Formats: sequence, C-alpha cells, structure tokens
Amino acid sequence: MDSKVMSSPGEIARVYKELSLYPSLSRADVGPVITSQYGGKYSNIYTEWSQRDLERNENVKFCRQYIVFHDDKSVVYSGASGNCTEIKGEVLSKDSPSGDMKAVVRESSVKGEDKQFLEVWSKNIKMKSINLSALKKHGKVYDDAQFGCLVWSHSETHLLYVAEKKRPKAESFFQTESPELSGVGDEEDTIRTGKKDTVKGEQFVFHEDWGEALGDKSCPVLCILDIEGDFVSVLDGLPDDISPGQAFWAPGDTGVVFIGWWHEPFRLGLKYCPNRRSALFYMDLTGGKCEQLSSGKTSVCSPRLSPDQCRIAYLECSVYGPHMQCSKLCMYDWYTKKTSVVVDVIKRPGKDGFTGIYSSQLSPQCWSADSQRIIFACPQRSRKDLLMVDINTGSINSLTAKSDIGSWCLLNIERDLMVVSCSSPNCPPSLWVGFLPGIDSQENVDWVTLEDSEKLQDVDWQILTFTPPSEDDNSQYSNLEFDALLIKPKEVKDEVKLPLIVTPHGGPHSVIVAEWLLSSAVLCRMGFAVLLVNYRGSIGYGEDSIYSLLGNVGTQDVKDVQFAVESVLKSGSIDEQKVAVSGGSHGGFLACHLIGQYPGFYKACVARNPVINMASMIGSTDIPDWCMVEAGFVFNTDCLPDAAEWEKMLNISPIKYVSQVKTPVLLTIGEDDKRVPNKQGIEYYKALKARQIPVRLLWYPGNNHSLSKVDAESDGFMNMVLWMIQHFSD
Ligand SMILES: CSCC[C@H](NC=O)C(=O)N[C@@H](CO)C(=O)O
Repeated sequence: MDSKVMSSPGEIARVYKELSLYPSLSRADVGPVITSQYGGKYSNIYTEWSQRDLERNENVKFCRQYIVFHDDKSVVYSGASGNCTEIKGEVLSKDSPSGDMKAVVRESSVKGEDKQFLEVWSKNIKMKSINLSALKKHGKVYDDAQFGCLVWSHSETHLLYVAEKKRPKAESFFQTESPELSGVGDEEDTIRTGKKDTVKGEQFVFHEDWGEALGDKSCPVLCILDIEGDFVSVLDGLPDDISPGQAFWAPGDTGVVFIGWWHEPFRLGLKYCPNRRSALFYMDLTGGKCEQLSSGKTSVCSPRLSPDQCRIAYLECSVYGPHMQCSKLCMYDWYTKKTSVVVDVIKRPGKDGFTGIYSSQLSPQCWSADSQRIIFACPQRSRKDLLMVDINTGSINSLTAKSDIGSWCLLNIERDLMVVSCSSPNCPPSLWVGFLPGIDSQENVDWVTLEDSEKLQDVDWQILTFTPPSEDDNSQYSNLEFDALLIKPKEVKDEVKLPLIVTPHGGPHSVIVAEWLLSSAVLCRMGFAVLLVNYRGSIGYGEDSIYSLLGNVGTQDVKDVQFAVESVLKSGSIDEQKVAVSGGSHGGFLACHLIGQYPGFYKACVARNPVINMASMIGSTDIPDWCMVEAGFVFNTDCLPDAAEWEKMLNISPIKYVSQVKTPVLLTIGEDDKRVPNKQGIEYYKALKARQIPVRLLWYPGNNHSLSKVDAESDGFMNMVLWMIQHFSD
C-alpha cells in the first residue's frame, strides 16, 4: 500500500516553519567563580544561539545566560537568568579573563555609512568606543572562524585581533585634484598622488582572496589595541609570504602566537580545507623577532594554551592530499621548545573503537584545569562523541560513547566545567553542563540540563552498517565497512511502503553524524524515509577509508551508495517506485552519477551546486588541488595536468554519463559560488536539455556554495520536495 505523503505546499511550509523554530548553539563562555554572601559558589554561563527567522529572511543571533551553583566538582543548582536577547551589530565580543570587562567589535551606521568600533565595557559603563574605521590603521576586522579572534592579554591591558590590511585608495589616472592637494615635483604622480594613501593606476588590480566564503579576506594583519593609551598598532615583522590568524597572547604577554598560512605562489581556498601549508609562529614583542615554532612542512590549526601556560596543543595534518584528513594532536612545550605527538593518525580503528581525530577546530578552551588532559568533540563513525586525551599517556576515553544521543559538541570548558550541546535526528539541540571527573576517577560525567528540547516522538532513526560485496572491495584498502543513517516516520503500518530520499554527503571527505537535521526532520514529518550514506571515503572511520577513495570517485562512492539503497529496499518497507536522490557539491556529483549509472532507478534528482565535470572545473574552482587529488594524482602548484590526467578527470565525472540519464533533474545554483562555479550546473543543464530530459534550474543571487541564506535554503527545500512529489507520480 502507498503511503500518503504530505503534498500541499501550504502544509509543507507550515511544518518547515514549525521545525525551523528550533535554534542551535554557537558559543558558550563560563564566567569566573563568584562566592555568594552565604558561601555558595556560582558561575555565569553566557550562551549564543542562532535561529532562522523566515519572516525577516535572516539568521538571527541571540544570547541567554544561566547561573550554575557548584562545589567545583558537581553542579548543585542551575537555571536560566533572564530571557533571551537578540544580538545586533556585534561582530565579535569577549569578556576579560577576570570577568570584569568586556570587549566588543561593533558595526554601526553613522550618517548612512557603515563603521566599525572597538568598545570596552566595565560594569555598566561603556569605557571606550574607538572608531576603528576613522583610525584608518587597517581594513575590516575579521570575524570568521578561519583567521578571526578577539583576545584579551593576560594583564587585561591590551586586545589582539585580526583585520584586513589597509589598502591605499585607488583612483583613476584622470581624477582631477584640487591644487592644494596635488603633490610637488609631480614626476612620480602616475604612481602616487599628492593625496596621502591614494594611488593611481591600481584601480583595477586583481587581489587574490582566500576562496569560498572568504572572498573578502585577502591580506590579514595582527592588530593590538593598547587600552590605556587608546592606541591601535598593526604588527610588522611577520614573514611577507604568510597570512596570520587564530592568534593569542604568549605566556607572560611577551608576544603573540598565531598560525600563518603560506600564500605563495597563490592562495588556495581554505574553507573545509585544513590541508593548507601553515605553521605556528611566535612574534616576540619585546625583541621584535618572529620565530617559527612548527616545521612548516605540514598544516596546523587550532592552537590552545594550557591553563598553566606551559604547553600549546594544536592539530596537524599533511599538506594537499585529501582536503579533510585524520589529524594528529600535537603539543609544543613553551619552555623546552620541544614538540611531541600526543595522538597519532589512526589508519584502521583498533579494538578500543577510537577511529582518529577528524576535527579542524578545538573549542575555545579545551584543557582540563590540571593541564593534563584535552577534551574535544569528534566524529566517530556516524556519531559525534566527546573524547578526553591524557597528554602524558596519549590514552583516549570517550565521555559519551555509551549515551543514546547521536551527537555531542563541546562549546567550552573552564575549570573543568564543560558546556556542551547535544542533539539527535529526532531531538533538536539542548544545552548541558557537567564537571570533568578527576584524572584517576572512574566516574561518569553527571550531566545537568540547562536548556532542554523536546524529542519528536514521530521520528525514528538508526545507524546501518554495510560491508561492500567482495567484487567492490578495494584491493589496496581491503575490508572497509561504511554506515548509513536511516531516518523514518515512527509509526508506519506494516502494509505501508514509504517513499525514500537518498542523500550522500559532500566532501567527499566529510560525514553525516546523527544530529538534528532540519530537512530530514521535515521530510520525515511529511511521510518520507531519508537515507544519509557515509560511503567509504567519509571521515570518522580511520585514514584508510579516506585514502581508499582517492582515484576512485565516481565508482567506489557511487557503488557504496547504491549498495546501501538496494540493501534498504530489501527490507520491504520502501516503495521502489518512489526513490529520489539529492545531494550538494560532491553529494551532487554522486546524485548525478547515480542517475547516469542506474538509469531510471531514481524517479527524481535534486543537486545543489554539483561537481559535473572535474576537467572543466579545475581552472575555475578555488581548490584546483581537489580535482587532481580526488582523481588520484599529486597536486603541484606549478604543474598543469597532462592529457592523461585531464582525460581521467573527465571520465570520472557525471557529465560522462549524461546520455544515459532518464531522471528529471532540479539544479539549485548559487550565483557567487567560488568552490563549484555556477557554470558547472549550467553545463549539466544544457546537456540534459539537449537530450530532452526534464530539467529545472534555480538561480540564487547573493548565495555561495552552501546556499544557506534563509530564503535560498527554504526555497530550495520547498522546490526539492515538490519536484520529487511531482515526478513520483509521472
Ligand atoms: C571543488 S568542489 C569539492 C566538493 C566540496 N568539497 C570541499 O569543499 C564539497 O563537497 N563540499 C561539501 C562540504 O564538504 C558541501 O556540502 O558543500
């Protein structure tokens, strides 16, 4: 018997609207310990959340604070203090270590012009409001996770942040000047005009940027505000060929430590690509010397200073190769200047079940109070767990493996008080706190809820594990398993068969963990089953799995997805005539491959910014190395692909199978995508149209690769389901 899927656009939009109300957590800060007049100790927890506002077409950011009474080992009482407040205009903010002050970088419009201010608050007074735009020391302050930071010195007298380097104003050769401004002895006027900071002839010079979602980031500089002296300085003395970011104050405030990414011979996209050559640096502010602390042959990120200020922990992986890899956890000893590897790459998970580190960002604080352990959240197969590493032994313990929650995120840890958010496909994000047990303790964490969320009783999920059939085993990387997440409506009558939406993730070295996913929850409410496949090559399964896919994209990943789908169909609960496929980026590459390699199997296909032709994309994407590496070759900045390499890139691309496609295709394209340029979608659109295959292309101006602006995301979702429903009844 056919299931009844919700099909009225009004009703679908109502469900989407209802479920999009659940906010997600983006940040938590733990305040200092305060002793009340009755002797009780408490700390304030500041949290930031984000939520889609469909009416305003914005992702709104709001904060809520909580109070946690504790005895340094366990939570005695906790509760929210006050209601939520929307945050507007704040670019960055940070409380001082003592909690006495707060720094804010704010964007505000003055007489119709956008300006940036750096504010320092103390108690209920805004002590300083420095107009950074008027100072003209640098360009816009960076607020991204890649480079950006706002850090108080330990002494609370200085603030450190990253901004775009000041660029002289460029003007036309024919700009007329008032005589009092023009220079004297104007022989050199073609280069520099008499007006300070204005240059002629540079108006149309191309400036490289850091690629997808970092299009306004080109030359970052480190900036310091001397709070007392009201003085902003831009640090010089850094190597010319690196771009700095992720900075913090060195022990004793003697200088700053930061990551520098090499930008020569040219910049390569950084988003989702922690495999860029980079190193840890120390800029000594007492002697003005810049020292490189890591080898410079690898890629490093997320440096974190221990509470005793003796060590810096950071993540490291190799340069180029797969864009997401299994990382090492490394340690730099500030005093001995020695580097050690605390957790190495895991090629194959062992008996303890630990699959390796697959995070490219540690939480703002990640150390235990005794400076002996590091805590981080990390995908482990199809779940995200909280892991604790003992830095002396390298032993790893999962703090959450036994829980039935799908996914945990460490927002912060301070004096062993952990603030986490967790969710599952049927449970929106909730907020919890818990104390880390002592180093020798066998106790489990006693988690306390600060903000609960209600489970969707009508949605069910499970993780399925697959062993590829022997003919599809990878001889170089044999016996690898993979998983898929199956999310379904809960109460389905025995005789009812569900329509299925198959969704392989992008990357391909990425993973879908069992967390709250708005679109899957809405689809389930509508009456669909959703299959999210973590094919071989996904992260979270050991490094061998990642490497097994290099050179095999378009075959191994395609076969894994098809195998998972056919296995699920064998259960008999799915309507074989109502199977659709959707995916974004490399997931779109797979969706288009599947409809080409299994003609007619899928009744509808929806692809967001899909990779269609790797050979035509290599010259225009921000990450050309991706095309070479995924095709099984080595990338070199000064080498063009040879004819055989170009041929292979074409042969393994979905465009190669376009003549076999029978499935109607909906393409959703971001006009400003730097990763998979929109011409890829157009190339497929034309090829399908020429073959009279139903195709529709939705074009989203002002959107990049993720199509994540509120209207693009919601419109894309509505069009996706309506496209599927329409073609299920063809
Ligand atoms: C040159 S495009 C490569 C595909 C892309 N990989 C990395 O950025 C991709 O699939 N992206 C995923 C996220 O990893 C996406 O969903 O956009």
